[in-house]
Amino acid sequence: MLEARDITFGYPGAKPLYSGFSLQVEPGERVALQAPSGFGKTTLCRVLAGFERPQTGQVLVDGQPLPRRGVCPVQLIQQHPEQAVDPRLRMRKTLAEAGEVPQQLLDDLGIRDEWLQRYPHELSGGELQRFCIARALATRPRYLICDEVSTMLDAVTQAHIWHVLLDYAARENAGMLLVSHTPALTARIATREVALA
Ligand SMILES: Nc1ncnc2c1ncn2[C@@H]1O[C@H](COP(=O)(O)OP(=O)(O)OP(=O)(O)O)[C@@H](O)[C@H]1O
Repeated sequence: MLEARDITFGYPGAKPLYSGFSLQVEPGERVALQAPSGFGKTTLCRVLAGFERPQTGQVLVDGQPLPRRGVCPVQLIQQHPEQAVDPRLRMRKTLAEAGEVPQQLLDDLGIRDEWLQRYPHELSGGELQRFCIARALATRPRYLICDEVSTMLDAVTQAHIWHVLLDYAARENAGMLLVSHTPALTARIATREVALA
């Protein structure tokens, strides 16, 4: 189980976004996180994936804190893929951050061979997001945090990406926390909804 236990987090100089917030995600669950804009959904996603440290409380997987080094069992896929990659690296190297990436995964995501030689700015947002998803899934995470992963994409790309993510979660019995501003998408995907505020 992925657990946020009694989390308090505030950015320096600002009042806490939440104090003593707790959340649990079981394997195979798909939990939608709901809150108005600016209430800290993206921040919580970053806390859950170990990108930010809470001032109090803990993020636990099966009762254990997230590992300080090595592969994190909780992988975050962000809204803006260009912020998640090193602009100086060709995509082949960015993918290699996950170790060996199965060709089948690249095929499933529709990643073309010729894209591997490109830099992030030479790809569309949808193409770049596919790489970020490939990199995340190649580490075989137990939990996926999907923060508005398809907001900027056209309907066909959106459907394609969600198909791959849901297929992975079903196959691996992975848990998922998702943030989406599209109620129809949330209704189709989430097995449960949780209010942040
Ligand atoms: N790095 C940062 N430093 C300081 N303040 C930040 C930082 N990132 C976000 N904030 C502030 O923290 C608050 C929560 O931001 P966050 O992006 O987590 O909200 P959100 O619920 O995901 O919003 P939205 O639905 O609009 O995407 C906002 O007021 C934002 O301005």
